[in-house]
Amino acid sequence: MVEFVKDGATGMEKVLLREPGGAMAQIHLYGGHVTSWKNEKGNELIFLSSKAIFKPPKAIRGGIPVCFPQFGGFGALEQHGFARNRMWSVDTNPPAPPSSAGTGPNKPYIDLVLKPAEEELKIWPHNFELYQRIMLGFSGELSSIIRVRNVDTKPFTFTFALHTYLSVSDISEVRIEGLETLDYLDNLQDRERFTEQGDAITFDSEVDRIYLGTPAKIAIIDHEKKRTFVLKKEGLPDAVVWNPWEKKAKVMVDFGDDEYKHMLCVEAAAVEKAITLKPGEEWKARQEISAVPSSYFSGQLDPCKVLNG
Ligand SMILES: O=P(O)(O)OC[C@H]1O[C@@H](O)[C@H](O)[C@@H](O)[C@@H]1O
Repeated sequence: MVEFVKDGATGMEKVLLREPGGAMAQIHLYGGHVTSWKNEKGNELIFLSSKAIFKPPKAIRGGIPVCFPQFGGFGALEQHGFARNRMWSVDTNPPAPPSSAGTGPNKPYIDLVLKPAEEELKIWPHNFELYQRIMLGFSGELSSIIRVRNVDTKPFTFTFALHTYLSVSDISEVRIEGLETLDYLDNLQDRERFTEQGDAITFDSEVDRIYLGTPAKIAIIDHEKKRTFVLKKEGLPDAVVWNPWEKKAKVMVDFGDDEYKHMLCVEAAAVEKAITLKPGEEWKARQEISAVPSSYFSGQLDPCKVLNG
């Protein structure tokens, strides 16, 4: 159910979680990074670029990178912080999981931890502990439970995101529900603030937005696949929506020219209001993604079923 393997091609250490119903997840210790998530039929649900580079200091392109202690390029650190390009450890003695963690005998999970070494303390001089429990549920749903602890003598402040790359059939056939009418910061316009006007979000060009104060549940509907991803989150008020589209795809060395058609990043995040922890304090967050068949009503998707079901 939980297997430790070495990747033949890259030599990197991976953990495989297998749920009795057939769902599986693959996690690289490099980045504490989910790199595959398959449903019970063996269909891949997560996008991983065919050009992903599995070599430090590059973060793996695709999967679920962990952005910590800085989201994006707004701050003194490298883009998206350093957690995504550090080697995490398997945590054999994790802190007691939050009661909502919902572990059970048939729910495979792995506990990972990242603690700073000298190299990290040089660039971010704060003693932290970053814990991640990655778990598969009975219906193949994928959860990440995050904890950050301040084990320093001074407060520190950070931003955070789970940078999930979803696999989609064709980006122009996808829409997001749950973000309508919300304010967002547009990364393509110096983070200027706008209000979303449309009914649901669809895609026909590059998008890079930080939606603010988002609901606990967001639906990503793939019309062609008749599949809906339901992303549930706690402690992560913002949601970043990103697709590089054609032009930017061409300049990314670790991304195929046409791959933008088959991915969409929806990133549960805490960006607008940074989190400050005093010594001894802990911050918790959680994300759960499930993939369910889309339900149709009079030829339309029934958002009530998706968002309230
Ligand atoms: O290329 P990176 O560092 O993985 O970042 C990818 C994208 O990540 C998104 O979260 C950002 O909003 C984008 O601005 C960025 O381009």
